[in-house]
Amino acid sequence: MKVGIIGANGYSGAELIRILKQHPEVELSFLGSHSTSGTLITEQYPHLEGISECRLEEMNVDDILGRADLFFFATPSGVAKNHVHRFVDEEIPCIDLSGDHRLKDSRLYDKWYKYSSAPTSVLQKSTYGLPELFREDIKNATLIANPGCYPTATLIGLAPLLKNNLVHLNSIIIDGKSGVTGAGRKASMGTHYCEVNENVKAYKLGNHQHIPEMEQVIQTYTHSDATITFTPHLVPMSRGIMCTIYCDLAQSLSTKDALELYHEFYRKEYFVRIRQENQWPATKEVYSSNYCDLGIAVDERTNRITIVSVIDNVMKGASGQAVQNMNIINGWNEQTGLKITPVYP
Ligand SMILES: NC(=O)C1=CN([C@@H]2O[C@H](COP(=O)(O)OP(=O)(O)OC[C@H]3O[C@@H](n4cnc5c(N)ncnc54)[C@H](OP(=O)(O)O)[C@@H]3O)[C@@H](O)[C@H]2O)C=CC1
Ligand SMILES: CC(=O)N[C@@H](CCC(=O)OP(=O)(O)O)C(=O)O
Repeated sequence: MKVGIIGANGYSGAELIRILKQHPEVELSFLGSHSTSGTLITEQYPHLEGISECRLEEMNVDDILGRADLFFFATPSGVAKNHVHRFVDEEIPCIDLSGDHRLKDSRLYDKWYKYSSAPTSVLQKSTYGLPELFREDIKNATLIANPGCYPTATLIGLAPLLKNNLVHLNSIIIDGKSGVTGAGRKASMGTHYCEVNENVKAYKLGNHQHIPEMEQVIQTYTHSDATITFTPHLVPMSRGIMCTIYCDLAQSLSTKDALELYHEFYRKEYFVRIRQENQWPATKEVYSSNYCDLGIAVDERTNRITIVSVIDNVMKGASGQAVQNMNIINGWNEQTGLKITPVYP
């Protein structure tokens, strides 16, 4: 199958190339870029020398519609929303890695992303691409809204509790930490070396765009409203996200009970791994892989549960999950191209 990547010279675009070059079912037929069109991908990413000889091309929708059977949008929020309707009209599957098609209520997008949203008719056709929670919906989708990186780690961490009504929904607090690739390849004041090295900083307190996304999924999943607290932090590493999630339990539960519940819930999920009691996952343990690793502890003194959830933001948080979605849409084994052992140390 022919696959195109729009935004191929960004970090998640390059990660898609890394995965797809060893995916047996696909061939890369279009790599799109605006600022570097005309150059070879190896001029932007020398590590792809001998692996991909493709040339980056300008994205003109009329010219590229017939160039692939499926397109990934690896572009910043605010881009895909202007183009995806053309692909939807032609029934060409799209997987959007940005936030443009995640929020079903267009007013929420306008408020949190500060742009006008995609057309409502297109939003209605989008499916939230978190396979571990919504696999059946994804099977029949043609437009996938690939989840945000923090929501991926958080929602996989919370799902067993939500499904079993075990937490007070308004008590959920998420402390997120991200490596700097989460902010994309383009340099900025907040992400250059001197700002990030030997430093940890909180950002976007109370106004991060992933707050309504997580609340929307919790609502869909539990049929109850939730108002959550989420504080992201930037930490001095390239890849990795850790979300430490705290919530009040709605009934008494031991750590052993909670671990049994998580093991049962994720019994068939290849990409979710659960640590034993008193062991906590670290970001390096999922580095460059599509795993989400979880550690659970109940504090019986406070009747609160803590979940530690780690992913590689560029893989399970973006491109790996996007390929997982592509596999599901096409009826291929979900792990195709994604059985990658984490790089350690
Ligand atoms: N990095 C991560 O960990 C995660 C990223 N995401 C999402 O994935 C998307 C891509 O992220 P990332 O790869 O990090 O971003 P980068 O900034 O590294 O890359 C962005 C890409 O989009 C292209 N682009 C920018 N503006 C436009 C435009 N107006 N029209 C067409 N192309 C454009 C850029 O090309 P050019 O330079 O040629 O303009 C570049 O190829 C974002 O929406 C991000 O939020 C989601 C989860 C995690
Ligand atoms: C470190 C860092 O800056 N991370 C980004 C995550 C990018 C992302 O996933 O945002 P979208 O919802 O636009 O896809 C952020 O916190 O905004």
